[in-house]
Amino acid sequence: MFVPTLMGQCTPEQQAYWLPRALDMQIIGTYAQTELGHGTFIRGLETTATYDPETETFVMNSPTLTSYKWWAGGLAKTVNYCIVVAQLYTKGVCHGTHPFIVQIRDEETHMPRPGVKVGDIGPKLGFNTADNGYLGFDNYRIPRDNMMMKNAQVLKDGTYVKVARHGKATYGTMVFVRVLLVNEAAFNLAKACTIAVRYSAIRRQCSPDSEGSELQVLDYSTQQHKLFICIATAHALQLNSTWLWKTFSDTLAAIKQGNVDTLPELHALSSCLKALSTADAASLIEQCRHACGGHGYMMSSGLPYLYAFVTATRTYEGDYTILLLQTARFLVKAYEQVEAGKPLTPTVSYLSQAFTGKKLPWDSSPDGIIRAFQALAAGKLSSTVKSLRKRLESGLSYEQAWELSTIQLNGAAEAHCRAVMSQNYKSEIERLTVNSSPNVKLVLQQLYKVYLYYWALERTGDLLLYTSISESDIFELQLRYEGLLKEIRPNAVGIVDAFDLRDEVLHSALGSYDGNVYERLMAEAQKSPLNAEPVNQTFHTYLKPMMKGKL
Ligand SMILES: CCCCCCCCCC/C=C\CCCC(=O)SCCNC(=O)CCNC(=O)[C@H](O)C(C)(C)COP(=O)(O)OP(=O)(O)OC[C@H]1O[C@@H](n2cnc3c(N)ncnc32)[C@H](O)[C@@H]1OP(=O)(O)O
Ligand SMILES: Cc1cc2nc3c(=O)[nH]c(=O)nc-3n(C[C@H](O)[C@H](O)[C@H](O)COP(=O)(O)OP(=O)(O)OC[C@H]3O[C@@H](n4cnc5c(N)ncnc54)[C@H](O)[C@@H]3O)c2cc1C
Repeated sequence: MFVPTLMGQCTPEQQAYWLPRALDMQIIGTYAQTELGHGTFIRGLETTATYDPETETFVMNSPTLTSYKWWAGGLAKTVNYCIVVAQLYTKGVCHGTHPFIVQIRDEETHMPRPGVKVGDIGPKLGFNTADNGYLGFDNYRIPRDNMMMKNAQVLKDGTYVKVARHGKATYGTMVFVRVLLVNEAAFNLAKACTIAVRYSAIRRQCSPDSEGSELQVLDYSTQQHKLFICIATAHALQLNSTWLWKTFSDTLAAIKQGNVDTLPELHALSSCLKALSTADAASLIEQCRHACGGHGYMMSSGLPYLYAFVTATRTYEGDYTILLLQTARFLVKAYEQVEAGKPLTPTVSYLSQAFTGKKLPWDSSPDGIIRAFQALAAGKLSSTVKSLRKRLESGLSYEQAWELSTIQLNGAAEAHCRAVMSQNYKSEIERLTVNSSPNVKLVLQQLYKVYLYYWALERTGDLLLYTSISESDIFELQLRYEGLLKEIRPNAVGIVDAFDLRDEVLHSALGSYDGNVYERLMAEAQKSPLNAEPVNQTFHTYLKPMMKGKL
């Protein structure tokens, strides 16, 4: 986050100075925004940067315990520089949060600079090889030039000048990293399903008839149900990430030309796609662990590490709920635009035909299911707006009515995101397979259908509300889904091999290409320090005295 922020928030002159130093690793930096007391509510941050025109410096302070920076990766012991997000004061006026480049350690001795209090925040669920840190300031001065001045400036005399065309331009790094995290979610889920599918082809358990040999667990329908949605989701996320990256690049190019019109849509999309992709990846990685039984619980399976790493992505760079609520703000505005007969931006254009007041006729083709997901998103949005308005009519303020409606708002944003993801999944497959062999097309289509059927069956309650789907349609869809799993089964190992992840990347006794699961599990077990000696010291210190009644 350090380098992208230098790229996104510095003037060209500042970039010319800081970027080569950062890229050559002459300095090492991190992004310190979150504080002990506030992470989500950026406007509530308490660290202050007060401009002093006499010395042309900013005075950095941490006025309270809760104002201490908390969480930044590498902050505790590794970095010597930080991007610090602080409330900017000049001429006695607070202008809100702004980013500053702050040297926290001496470049030669690595000692913390006087006025800087820095340390490690302690062990976490995962990420324990990263020294996430805390940071406080006591009247610590930095040069005026260290304010990142692309979007706002403080002149030598203390005059504040706003440069950016969009009020949230300083949040740009977060949008960028949210876009990247969709790809990160896809990559880590691909790792988990490679491990679990390969292992399930090796693992044999139970014999359906008393005569026969034990089945590979991958042959069980329930195992296929657990795992094939993981493969399909890894594909869906990867393809959505490609699409989102293009949307991001187009918006960035437009912003460079002075046009910020597409930023709200990008923010709404990057928010919900980050939220859903990280949440789906985390829960499906856990599902991969379930699919590997007891051995999945071993650290040597690689799955606990993957889970701990990915579940954090649901929280950092904007918590799941918070980001969905950002998308919901955009959706409610889109609803109002439909009412006013105004044109809609591309990803919400489906709403213009959606509010007919009638249930969408059910159509079980893939395109029909995507339309059903859109109808479901539109239906949920419409009910949410009704609730919101009813609460407003009862005399509540907009903020109160909004707060009481947030469960429904989250549901609408989730449904919208699922519809967008399904649509992108379809169009990206079509785009990418124009010249592919029929077999490749077939396999990709099968996985795409698994994704659609799986989510349709997960949302039957909503489909009954917003489409004309009947009990027999649901029954038929269930059978088609189960049939599809059997069609995919013969290719399952080949499909995960196609992720092309080397053993060194998977780092798993269960998922290695050679399939020598049991040999590798035993070899990993031998590395336990408890196996270094036949009798452990604890026997002499505790167990023996206890057994002899001397403890
Ligand atoms: C390089 C990465 C590679 C891949 C990764 C590999 C693994 C790497 C490991 C890295 C490990 C950890 C990194 C983690 C880093 C961090 O976590 S840094 C801290 C991140 N913090 C957050 O994300 C905080 C979340 N909070 C927010 O984003 C905002 O505060 C929030 C959106 C919640 C609200 O902001 P407010 O200022 O309060 O704004 P509002 O009043 O709600 O909204 C006003 C309008 O502004 C619009 N808005 C908000 N944000 C943006 C934005 N980013 N862009 C554009 N517009 C935005 C909002 O929609 C409102 O619009 P409206 O009024 O409705 O029109
Ligand atoms: C591994 C890891 C690495 C990180 N790295 C960095 C880093 O490098 N730099 C950095 O600056 N930060 C970093 N963070 C911090 C991270 O960005 C924040 O933890 C995250 O943004 C969530 O904010 P919070 O912790 O304040 O949660 P909170 O906002 O306190 O959330 C707690 C709960 O309250 C709910 N909630 C909060 N506000 C609302 C609301 N308005 N409406 C409804 N519900 C609400 C949330 O949904 C959540 O359920 C990291 C975090 C982790 C876990």
